[in-house]
Parts: sequence; C-alpha cells; structure tokens
Amino acid sequence: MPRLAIYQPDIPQNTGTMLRLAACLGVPVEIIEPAAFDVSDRNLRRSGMDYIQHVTITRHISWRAFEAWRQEAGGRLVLATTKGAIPYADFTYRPDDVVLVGRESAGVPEEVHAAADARILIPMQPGMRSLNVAVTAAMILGESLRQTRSFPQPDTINP
Ligand SMILES: C[S@@+](CC[C@H](N)C(=O)[O-])C[C@H]1O[C@@H](n2cnc3c(N)ncnc32)[C@H](O)[C@@H]1O
Repeated sequence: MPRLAIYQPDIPQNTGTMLRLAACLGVPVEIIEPAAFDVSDRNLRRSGMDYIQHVTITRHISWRAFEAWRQEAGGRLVLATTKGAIPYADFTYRPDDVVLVGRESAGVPEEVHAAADARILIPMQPGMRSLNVAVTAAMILGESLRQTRSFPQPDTINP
C-alpha cells in the first residue's frame, strides 16, 4: 500500500482533507514537522477531524527524522512537484512507495528535492502555477492505488 507524506503543512483544512482521503482509501500518512499548526492527535480530534481515528498517522519531528525512518522502512520517495520531469500517470508506482507533497506556501527545499528517488508532475495548462496540495494528493494516490491494485475491495465493503 503506497503511503502519503506531508511536508511541513501550513493549512489545517488541506491537511484535514488529506487525512480524510487517507482514511477513506486506507493509506497510512507521514507528517513531517514542523507544521504551522498543532498536528497532535488531540488537536486534530478537537478540530472535528473525526476521520483521524481511521487513519494511521506517524509524526516525524524533522526532515532528518523522517529520512532516518525511511531508511528503516524502505520504499522510494516519490516527490510531487511542479518542477517534476515525469507526468504522474506515466510513472510506474510500487506498493511501498512514499508519495511526498510539499508545503502550500513554498513546496519543498532543494535538499528534499535532491533526496527524492523520483519527481513527478501533474501536467497543467501554460501559465498555471500549481494545484491545491490536497487535490494533488488525491490525483496521485488515485493513480498509484489503481496501478498497484490497492484500492479497498468493493466486495468487502458491500458484500
Ligand atoms: C500549492 S503547491 C506549492 C506551491 C509552491 N509555491 C511551489 O513553488 O512549490 C503545494 C504542493 O502541491 C503539489 N503540487 C501542486 N501542483 C502540482 C503539480 N501540478 N504537479 C505536482 N505537484 C503539485 C506539490 O507537492 C507542491 O509542493
């Protein structure tokens, strides 16, 4: 099952949308801190994110801590970036990939860009800056789950 990693999130509503997406699809989430708001389980619950009890969230206190975890866990780091070279639907996903999305305000720094095993792009019309980060996550997770046949099974949901 591919994972979603969120780099230093700025906007609680976007994180909430991505956590709900992950809960519905059964995708584990890695949150790379610092975030611009309190990403503790308690605070997310208090802000009405009742879906979070259905998603496995791991918080990493820094980029370095996340990278240490990834060395242990394995899996490629697949960065979603407007500076990507590979259109996301042309990329071949693996079940243990970690799909990383950047900050709403500034994407990711060069160090993170350089650490990625692949940099993928959702092609846009000329002159368009970027998509919303939660929309990006939805499109890429959709394609990666489709390719790896990791969507929840309809037979199990509606037997
Ligand atoms: C609002 S964008 C960040 C914009 C930021 N000013 C920048 O220059 O990167 C937030 C995140 O959404 C993802 N994203 C947005 N549009 C994308 C696209 N067309 N292709 C791939 N990723 C995209 C990237 O992960 C990006 O870091």
